[in-house]
Amino acid sequence: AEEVTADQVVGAIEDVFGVTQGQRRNHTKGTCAQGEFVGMTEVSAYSRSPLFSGKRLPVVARFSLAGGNPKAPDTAKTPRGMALEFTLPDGGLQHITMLNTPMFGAAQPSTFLAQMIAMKPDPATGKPDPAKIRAFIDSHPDSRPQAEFLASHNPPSSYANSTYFGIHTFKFVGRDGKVTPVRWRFVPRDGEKRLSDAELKSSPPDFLERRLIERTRHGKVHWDMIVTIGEPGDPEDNPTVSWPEGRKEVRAGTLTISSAMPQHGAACEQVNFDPLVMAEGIEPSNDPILMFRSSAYAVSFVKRIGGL
Ligand code: HEM
Repeated sequence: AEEVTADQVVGAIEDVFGVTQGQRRNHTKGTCAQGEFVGMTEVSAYSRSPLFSGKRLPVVARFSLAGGNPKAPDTAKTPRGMALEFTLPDGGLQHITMLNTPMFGAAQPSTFLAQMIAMKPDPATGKPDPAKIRAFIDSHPDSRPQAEFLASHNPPSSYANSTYFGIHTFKFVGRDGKVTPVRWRFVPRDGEKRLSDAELKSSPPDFLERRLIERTRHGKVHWDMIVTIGEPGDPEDNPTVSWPEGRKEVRAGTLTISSAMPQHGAACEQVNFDPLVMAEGIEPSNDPILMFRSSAYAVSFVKRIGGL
């Protein structure tokens, strides 16, 4: 794969969506939330992370729409995000930053960069050139599984009615040092619900934030953290490829969201949900996208915190 820098990629995102000063360059539209997580002590057999101590851990959360458009319509057939920051018993932090698609649209940062370059609006029309998008898809087969998933699944009717996937492979490290490849997802106890085709046409541009705030006022919202245990040969460094069916799954804990609020001035606003912020007992895989994200988030974070 060609060498791609975080500055290049964040610059290309800005070329597509423009810059909203002081805001995230990607997933710009979003909503803050607060809650807690209780991990299952049984998972300690796989990971010595304090996430699975069984203690109640405070969580700062952010729900979002992919892309750098702060006014993206909530009906857009783009990914939704759920970002979590857990405060561990020793004060350490664990981040988990997920999307509502089982796979990502790039196996290498170069694919993500090529997509942004293809999406850049043509100065003559103010719109992306369909021929460039077509050429990108034809030359980057790794972009197709996620694009096909997004095309064939309507967006959720509420942030509370979506599953969110970790997508990357991570390594659980046990007390004895034993390493287990895992993937995880957070499954909503409210059930999965998607907009109907009619709702897709009739819904206003903004409903996700309001619905989440209203839902938390009616009571706590729960997700089960489900961990899939990898088997030898399962792809560990390619976030565009799902694991085969039939893998062992373990319920690893419960996330509870108890309140939600607009992001301005709330706790999640200033958090950089860098997915490589990890505690003892959970380690990254060699997934080149996972490795790259950390530097891209840092570039975006430094800009927005500096008011740029
Ligand atoms: C080459 C790949 C990727 C690039 C370049 C990228 C870039 C970014 C950037 C620049 C931000 C804003 C960071 C900030 O200012 O705090 C962001 C946010 C986000 N990304 Fe990515 N990303 C990539 C892949 C992924 C993947 C694979 C996932 C999920 C598994 C993901 C999920 C999210 C979420 C949920 C947010 C919003 C976090 C928040 O609420 O603060 N991204 N991404």
